[in-house]
Order: sequence, then C-alpha cells, then structure tokens
Amino acid sequence: MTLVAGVDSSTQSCKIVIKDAATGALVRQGRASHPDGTEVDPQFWWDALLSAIDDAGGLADVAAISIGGQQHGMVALDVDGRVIRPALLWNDTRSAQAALDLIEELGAEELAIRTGSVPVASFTSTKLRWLRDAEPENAARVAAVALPHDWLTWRLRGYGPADESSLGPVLEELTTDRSDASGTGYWSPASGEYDTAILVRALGHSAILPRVLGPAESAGTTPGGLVVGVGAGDNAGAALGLGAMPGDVVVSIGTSGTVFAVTPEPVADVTGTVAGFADASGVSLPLVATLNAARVLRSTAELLGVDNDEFSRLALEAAPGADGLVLVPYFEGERTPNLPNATASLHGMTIASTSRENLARAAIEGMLCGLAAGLDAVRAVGVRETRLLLVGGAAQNPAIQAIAAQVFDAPVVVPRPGEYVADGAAVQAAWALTGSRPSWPIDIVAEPAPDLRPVIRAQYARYTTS
Ligand SMILES: Nc1ncnc2c1ncn2[C@@H]1O[C@H](COP(=O)(O)OP(=O)(O)O)[C@@H](O)[C@H]1O
Ligand SMILES: O=C(CO)[C@@H](O)[C@H](O)COP(=O)(O)O
Repeated sequence: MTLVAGVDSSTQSCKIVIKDAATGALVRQGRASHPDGTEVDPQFWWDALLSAIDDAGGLADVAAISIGGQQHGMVALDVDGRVIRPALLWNDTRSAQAALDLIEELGAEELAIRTGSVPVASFTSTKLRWLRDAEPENAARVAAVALPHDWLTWRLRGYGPADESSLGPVLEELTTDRSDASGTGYWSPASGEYDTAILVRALGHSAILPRVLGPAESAGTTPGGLVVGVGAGDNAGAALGLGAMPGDVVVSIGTSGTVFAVTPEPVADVTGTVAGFADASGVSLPLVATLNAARVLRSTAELLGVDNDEFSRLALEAAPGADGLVLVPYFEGERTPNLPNATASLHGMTIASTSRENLARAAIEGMLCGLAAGLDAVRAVGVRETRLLLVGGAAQNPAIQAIAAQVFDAPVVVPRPGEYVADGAAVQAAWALTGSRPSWPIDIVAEPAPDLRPVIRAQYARYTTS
C-alpha cells in the first residue's frame, strides 16, 4: 500500500492524516496544539508539526506529504532566513487602519480588479503596511515574506537558518500555491502574477516572494526523499478534501467561520464582502470569513460551566429565537461585516428570556446568522447552491446541525466528522506523487430536515447592520 500524508496547520492546532493513496482510507493520524494568541512565533508551528508526525507514528512508510494551513499569516524573514518577529495571524486586527490606508491610496475597485479582493486586516498586505508604520526597523530587515504553509513547506524540504537546517537559508526556494497566494493581497488570481507594486506600497520595499506552483506540482522533496506537495490555504484544502463540486457551498465552523464555493471564474467583489480567492484545483474559491465562530460557543459554554454535549442539550431545550434573546457575537472584533473594533453584545434580555437554555441557543443562532449573511454574499456574486456542507470542529455538535437547518434557507448536509483540510493536503500529496488527482469518496452522516425559522434572522437583523 502506498501511503500519503496531509497536514492542517490551523489556528489552534496541527493535525496530520496518513492515508492509502489508492482509496483515501485513513490509516492513522496525529495532532498537537498551537499556542493561543493572534501573534505566534512560527517555531511553535514547526515543533507542533514534528509532534503531530510523531503522534501519527512517523513518516518512515510514507511516500509523499503536503501542508495545508491557516491563511494570510505574515512570516517575515531576514536575509539569513530567520523569522524577524512573531507572525501576525489572520485574526489579528491591529492592521485595520493599514487596510484603510491601502484602500484610500489605491482604491477599492482597483484593488479588487488587481488582486480579486479588497483587503481587510486579515490580509498579509495590511500586516506588512502595519510593520512598515509601527516597526520600521523590522520592516527594513524583511528579505522575504512567506505564509504559514509556505514556511513549513520550506522547512520540511530542509531549508532554514544555517544553524538549524541542512540546506541553509535559500530564500529563492520558498514556494506557495495559488490559493494561499490569493490571500496575500498582492497576487492576482486572474493573471497568476504577483503585483509587486502593491507589495512595495505596503512594505516600503520589494522582497522575495514564494514561487507560485500549480495544483499538480511538487514543491520538491524532504532531505529524506519524501515528495512534498504544493500545499494550500486551509479553506481551499477543505474544498479539495471534500471534492466540492458546482452546487456545493461549504460552511466551515472552526476558529474562523467561512462560507465558500469552487467556481470556474474568478470573482472580484468591490464591496469587499467576498474575497475572490483561488482554489487548490486550478479555478476559484469565492469566500466570506468571520472571526467569531467555534470560540464563541466555547466562551458561552465556559460561562455556563458546561461541556460541548451539555451546551448542545441546553440549546436544543430552547425555542427557535430564544424568546427574543439575541447574541451579536463580535467577541474578537469582526471581519464580515468589517468591524475590527467591535465587541459582542446581548440584546432582548427580560426576566423570561434570560435563561441558560436561551443563552446557549442565542450564541449558536448569532454565530450562524453571521454565516447566513455570508451565504447571501456569495449568492450575490453568482454562486448557486444545491446543498450546504457543514464542516469544521463545531459541525459535529447536534444543536449546531439542527439550528443550521433553521437559519439557512438551503439544504444542510453533514459529512462524516473528519479533518478535511488535512484530507485535501493528502489529495495534493497523492497528486504530486502520481501525477493525477485522486477521487476519494466522502460520507454524508446527517441531513437535518429543512426547518427554516425566519424569526431567527429577523430578530438578529434588528441589532446589526448586515
Ligand atoms: N462538539 C463541539 N461543539 C462545539 N464546538 C466544538 C465541538 N467540538 C469541537 N469544537 C470546537 O471546534 C474548534 C476546533 O475546530 P477546528 O475546525 O479544528 O478549528 P481550527 O481549524 O480553526 O483550528 C475548537 O474551538 C473547539 O472548541
Ligand atoms: O482567514 C481565513 C480565511 O480567509 C481563515 O479561514 C483562516 O484561514 C483560519 O482558518 P481556521 O484555522 O480557523 O480554520
């Protein structure tokens, strides 16, 4: 049996799946945690990757590996291949003003045309502008800029600072793929080229950028000879792992909440609501992301002093609409709508509505209403769905499945709980190894009956602008 490995280096953890390249059957898996926070020293990701590989029983019998990862994170490298400062992650909002500055200087429409997206604080370009403004000495030292999956792929291939790696700091050997390049804010999904004028405007000078490889390409090999796939941004990885087809809209509830689809044509939404990303198969991935998803549920469950199962049970005890209790869940600011400095708020509190059951339900309803607005936005750029695939760590929660069927006006299906980003990376590993894209089956384990309750979105809309 030929084995391939796929990695998801996500916000909260690193996960690895080892699969049979012929059938996609899961053979073994491993994981390791990442530290909390919105800036992280990339060394933690490397250490977590090594621990996850160890946890999965090692790679001695594996022929190829590929790495999916959280998008956008700014890994700034100096000329010696050293990380200059902790990476700013996609959910770090300190570059909100830098995003506004870039939009004012270049124009929202111009940026949408040139890069497929109007940047918000998540995008790498805005983080580089923040670095130039807030830490000019660090900005001046930047010789190369990579994303989390680019940097891990480079390290895996044996590159890095001279004293930590076998092949040394060869910055020209950095690679990326179309999906992650499209989240930088200085790459065009339409032309397939970097827009170095935007990079220079953001950072203040040019820098080496990872070579953008096509979906079937290999980034090279590890020093031990494993084929290394091109890798992907995590959402594009999940689309590949799910084998998403036209008609499928994926709703992912992890640290981020995302709504996305694979489409044949690139998208350029000048309103900035939909990011016009590239996918990992050679076409496009229009996507809406929110900052407040699974962690909203965790915070609320902790406040209630319950675990995920009890939280789910409580939420299902309450009636749709939670007797008027509405949680607007902007705990970490928000990206869509673009409110980086917002905080969460609870509305509609009365003696009757203020119960543990209603609070649990209001947290789920509020989080899902943000994603329902995301579905409206991807429809507005032409996406047509026949079903919604609910994935991510929180998708296995029974209350979320049931309430999703009450919030979304489209059929919801739940694939078997799994690591779909890592699965997509394993698809890439097999693709790079064999030269053809494998087609592995996925199982649907739940199809909650459509049960639309318009009251949920109607009362949420009273307290929000979108
Ligand atoms: N049954 C559940 N109910 C609610 N949330 C859950 C459940 N299981 C896992 N989660 C949450 O899912 C998140 C992890 O999901 P994942 O998709 O792996 O996130 P990420 O890719 O952002 O690291 C955690 O915040 C965890 O608390
Ligand atoms: O910023 C985005 C997409 O644009 C996020 O989807 C990140 O890619 C993080 O993903 P998770 O770690 O939450 O899955």
